[in-house]
Amino acid sequence: MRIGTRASDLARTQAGTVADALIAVGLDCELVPMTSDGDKTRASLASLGGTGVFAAGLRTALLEGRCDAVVHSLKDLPTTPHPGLTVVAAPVREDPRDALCARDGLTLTELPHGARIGTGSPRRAAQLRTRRPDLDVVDIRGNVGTRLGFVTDGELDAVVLAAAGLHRLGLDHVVTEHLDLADWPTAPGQGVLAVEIRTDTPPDSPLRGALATIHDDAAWACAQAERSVLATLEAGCAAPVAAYADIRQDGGADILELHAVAYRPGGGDQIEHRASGACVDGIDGAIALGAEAARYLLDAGASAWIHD
Ligand SMILES: NCc1[nH]cc(CCC(=O)O)c1CC(=O)O
Repeated sequence: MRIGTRASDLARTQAGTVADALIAVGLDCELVPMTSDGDKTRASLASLGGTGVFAAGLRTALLEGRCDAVVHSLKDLPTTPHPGLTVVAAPVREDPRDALCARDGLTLTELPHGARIGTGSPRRAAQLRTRRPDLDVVDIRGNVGTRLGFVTDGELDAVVLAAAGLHRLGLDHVVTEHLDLADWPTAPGQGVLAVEIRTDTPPDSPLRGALATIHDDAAWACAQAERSVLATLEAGCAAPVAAYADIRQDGGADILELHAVAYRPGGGDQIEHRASGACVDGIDGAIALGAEAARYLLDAGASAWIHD
């Protein structure tokens, strides 16, 4: 089996983890790196919109039979299903938090007035402008190494990145603060990998069988609730929206707790909603919870921040 991946270090590492897990359950597979338009362009993430620019090239390769499965970061994957393709597996979730990587070991509160902090994400920019309106938020692009380079070469005082990506790359030591999910929720699907295959892959194929064994129901249910927020908002991965779900045990029952927040892009205001429900009915319940949270955000006036 050929596992397609974007060519960046992070994408290859992530796809490598999935390939290793599949090999461990007896599947014969190899990685096939491909270049996506999202990796080639230097345009800002906000200007690209939530169009799935990172996923598009991989999906074409999959549909054309140049590979048999592709590995995505779920947070970069549009919520609209792609004709002919199915997302079938999500391994156990990696750390979903955002991580501050600052010079001199500084935390967000310790950064001096006017410090320059880089992010390409409208959500992170809005969160930063709310928490520290005095900071200079700089729009940056590039892979993890490039972004960290802005701090080491002194051009920026800090950047905010996903802890998951840093951890997968063995870069935990560059993190100067893990931002607490309770007041810094992250992107829908952050830290979750998704494996996509062609829908016509036979149900009894070794590929589907191996993928079923590496699937994590909890990661999947949480990610579905979070992505349902985005889908109901009709927002893309570049919207200033956070959604984080977790599963809590309550007397033998699994309770899914969802926190969804829409941010005013310039900072200073946010609308949030917390919803929880038993997930006995599997992902349908999770999806309903996400839709409920999104409708709350829309009723409270979040639309103007998301769709402008
Ligand atoms: N948009 C880029 C992207 N897509 C997935 C990750 C990290 C891994 C993950 O969130 O699962 C990153 C980098 C980042 O946000 O720092």
